[in-house]
Amino acid sequence: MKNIICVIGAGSWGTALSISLSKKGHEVRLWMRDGKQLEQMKISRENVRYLSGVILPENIKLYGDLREAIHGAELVLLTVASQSVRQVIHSIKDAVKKDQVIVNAAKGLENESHLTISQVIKEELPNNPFAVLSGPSHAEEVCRDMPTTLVVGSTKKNVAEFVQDVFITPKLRIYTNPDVIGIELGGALKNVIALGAGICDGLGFGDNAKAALMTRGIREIARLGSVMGADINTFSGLTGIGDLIVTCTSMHSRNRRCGIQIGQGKKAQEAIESIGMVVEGVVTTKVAYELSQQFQVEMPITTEIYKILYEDSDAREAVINLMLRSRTHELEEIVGNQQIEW
Ligand SMILES: NC(=O)c1ccc[n+]([C@@H]2O[C@H](COP(=O)([O-])OP(=O)(O)OC[C@H]3O[C@@H](n4cnc5c(N)ncnc54)[C@H](O)[C@@H]3O)[C@@H](O)[C@H]2O)c1
Ligand SMILES: O=P(O)(O)OC[C@H](O)CO
Repeated sequence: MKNIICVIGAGSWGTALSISLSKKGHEVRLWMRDGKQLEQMKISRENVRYLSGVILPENIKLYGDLREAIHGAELVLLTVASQSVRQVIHSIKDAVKKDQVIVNAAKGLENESHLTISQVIKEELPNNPFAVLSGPSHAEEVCRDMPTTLVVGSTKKNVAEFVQDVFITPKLRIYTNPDVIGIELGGALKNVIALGAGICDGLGFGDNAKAALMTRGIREIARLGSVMGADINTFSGLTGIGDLIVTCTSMHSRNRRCGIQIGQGKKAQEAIESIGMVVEGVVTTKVAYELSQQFQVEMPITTEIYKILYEDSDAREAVINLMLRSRTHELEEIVGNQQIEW
C-alpha cells in the first residue's frame, strides 16, 4: 500500500518519520515554515539544524506552502512542537478535507487550556479521523533504521489499523491501542520526569536515585491519568514506562539534557535555550502541576520540578523535600486500589 503523506514540521521528528515513511515507498511531502531551511534542504538534501548526517531519500518532496502540501494527502502527520499545533491546524482548517486522517506525533499538553493535543484537534477539526502516534523513539535512531516500537492510538479501530499499516516496517514495529488519553498523558508527562532524571544526573546522583525517580514517576503519572480517564494498563506499556525509560536514560533526550544543565547549576531559562530544540517537558510541567491541583492528585516529583523551573527553587532542596515526605505505603495511594490488609 502506497500513500501520499503530508508531514507538517521538519524538526528532528518530522524528518526522521519522513525518512522511514519514504523508505517504505510512500510519497512524502515534508512541510516547513522556515524559507531558509527549505532552500538549504533542497540543495543539501540534509536537515543540518535538526538531524544532521542523514541524507533525505529522493521521494521526500520539500514544501514551503502548506496548502499545497496537504492537497490530496491521505494522511496528515503533525510533528510541530505541541504549543504550535493549534495555530498550524487553525491556519489550514478550511483546506483540510474531512476524509484526511490526522495523526499527531507531538508529546505535550496545551498551555493555557490544559487540553491534550487530540482535544485541541477535536476542537479545530471535529470531523476528521484522528490518531496519536507515540512511544519510545529518538529521531536520531529512527532515521538510521535502528529497531523501534511505537503505538498508534485511536478510538476507531479501522483508523488505528490504517495508520499502523502506513507506518509499520521491519525496523519500526507499530502496535495499536484505543486508549488515546492514556497514550497522550504517558507521552507528555514522561518529559517532566526526564527533566528530573537529568537534574539528578547533573547533581551527581547515581543509578539508585534515577531508578527511584522513574518508578515513583510512573506512579504519579498513572495516578493523574486514571483520574483523567486513562486505562491504567497503558502506563505499563510502550507509551508509559517504555517512553519513560528511553527518555530518562538517553543522551539523545533534550528533556534529560536540559535537566542535567539545571542540576549542574544553570538557570532553567539558560538551559532551555542552549538545547536549541523543543524541550516539551517545561510547559508540560506547568500544565501537569496545575492539573494535579485541579484534580487533587498528589504529584510530589512534578511539584518539585515545577518549583525548580517556575519558582527558582534549589534542585538539592527539591531532593531533600522528596526524601523527607511523610512516610507512606508503596501501593496505597494508587487510585482504585483495594484497601491494603495487613
Ligand atoms: N525528536 C524526537 O526524537 C521525538 C520523538 C518523538 C516525539 N517527538 C515529539 O515531536 C514534537 C516535535 O519534536 P522535534 O524533536 O521534531 O522538535 P524540534 O525542535 O526538532 O522541531 C520542532 C519543529 O516544529 C516547528 N515549529 C514550531 N513551531 C511552529 C509553528 N508555529 N509553525 C510551524 N512550525 C513550527 C519548528 O520549526 C521545527 O521544525 C515534540 O512534541 C516532541 O516531543 C520528538
Ligand atoms: O528528546 P526528548 O526528551 O524530547 O524525547 C524524545 C522522545 O519523546 C523520546 O521518546
